[in-house]
Amino acid sequence: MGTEFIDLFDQWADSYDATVEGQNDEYREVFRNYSDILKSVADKVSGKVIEFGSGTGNLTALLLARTTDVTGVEPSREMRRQAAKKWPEAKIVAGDFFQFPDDRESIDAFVSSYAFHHLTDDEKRKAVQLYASLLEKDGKVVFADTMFVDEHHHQQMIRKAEENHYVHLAEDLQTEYYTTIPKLKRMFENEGFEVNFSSLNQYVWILEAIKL
Ligand SMILES: C[S@@+](CC[C@H](N)C(=O)[O-])C[C@H]1O[C@@H](n2cnc3c(N)ncnc32)[C@H](O)[C@@H]1O
Repeated sequence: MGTEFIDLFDQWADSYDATVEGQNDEYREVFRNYSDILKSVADKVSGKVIEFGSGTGNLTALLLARTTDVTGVEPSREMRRQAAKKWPEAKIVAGDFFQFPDDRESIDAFVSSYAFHHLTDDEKRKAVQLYASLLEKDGKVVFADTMFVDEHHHQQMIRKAEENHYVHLAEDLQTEYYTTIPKLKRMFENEGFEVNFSSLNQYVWILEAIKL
């Protein structure tokens, strides 16, 4: 479920780190404060952590500096290969937001950066239900991703990308499953989480949900 973008990431894996470093004009704002964004996610969790869409392992490495029990879950073989080259000590397995190692030990947190928008809103809702069923009280979900204040804001950002002739970004904003903060808030609250959002650049927010 939600793995229709894998070919794209297999092709992007080699140059992905150059993009997050701001070398691609179109995506410069999306990745502004990238290191601080990942650090904010890592700082919010401890214990046994599952990271979805770990990509080239940049968040994985920050998590490993805080806790030894981190499993990266990544569907793209090329992304896993890049991550293994950079961080041979990291445990990164094939899987996705729904298929991940569940060894029955309690999980303290699910995290991800720049990845949850690969699920449709229906899939997001199902994923939140799954995490709610696996977390104990005070367990966390911490996701950094592009999200919009409302649908009008989403449309405004598409128009802005088009005006700047950012063809790829404009297409990306229209074809991937970016959602709004009120929808995400409802998804998490309906499953018994308290949820807060903080803005890190014009696109990316951190969602921090705590199981009540
Ligand atoms: C934009 S990259 C982000 C990589 C890394 N988390 C970061 O912050 O740099 C998105 C990642 O999500 C992965 N991905 C795509 N669909 C996914 C899915 N359904 N489940 C888990 N990961 C997925 C991609 O393969 C890719 O590695």
